[in-house]
Amino acid sequence: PDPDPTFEALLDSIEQRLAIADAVALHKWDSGQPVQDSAREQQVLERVRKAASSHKVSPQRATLFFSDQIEADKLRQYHLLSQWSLVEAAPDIPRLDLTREIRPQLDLLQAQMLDRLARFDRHRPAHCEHALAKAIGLRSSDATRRLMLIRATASLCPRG
Ligand SMILES: C=C(O[C@@H]1C=C(C(=O)O)C=C[C@H]1O)C(=O)O
Repeated sequence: PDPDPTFEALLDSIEQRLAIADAVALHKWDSGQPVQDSAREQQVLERVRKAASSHKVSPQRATLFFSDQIEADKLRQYHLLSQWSLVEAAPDIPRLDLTREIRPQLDLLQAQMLDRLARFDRHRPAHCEHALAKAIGLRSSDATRRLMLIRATASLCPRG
């Protein structure tokens, strides 16, 4: 079956955001900085809450969706740091600075994600959970990659 286009745009930007977690994890590996940064999370969620209505998403919906993005992001960072600890080395690739380079990239993605969330909500498929599980399964056979997507979409479909 063809991938459901309603999910594809949103899943694409979710994966774009998760890809940035690799650079975050590298910065944290080098600096010894913890994965969890609650002050930064509050800042991200506050920006999202303020921006939500201009993207036609309720502030509540937007902050819940972004707290899922943050949780998935941390899951990915913990996963990478554990892999690097196992071999006592991180990939030898150019580093980006967290505050000056990486966080601005995350902030830029925010508007696109809110637009895609709004669009998703207007075209939400019937049997949302089932369609989502199928979309995630089609996207990847890698269990870890699927797990990140599952966590990042935990509140996407209405429950009950
Ligand atoms: C991405 C980071 O790591 C964690 C995840 C965050 C996010 O996904 O926005 C924010 C703060 C951290 O708890 C970061 O420190 O910037």
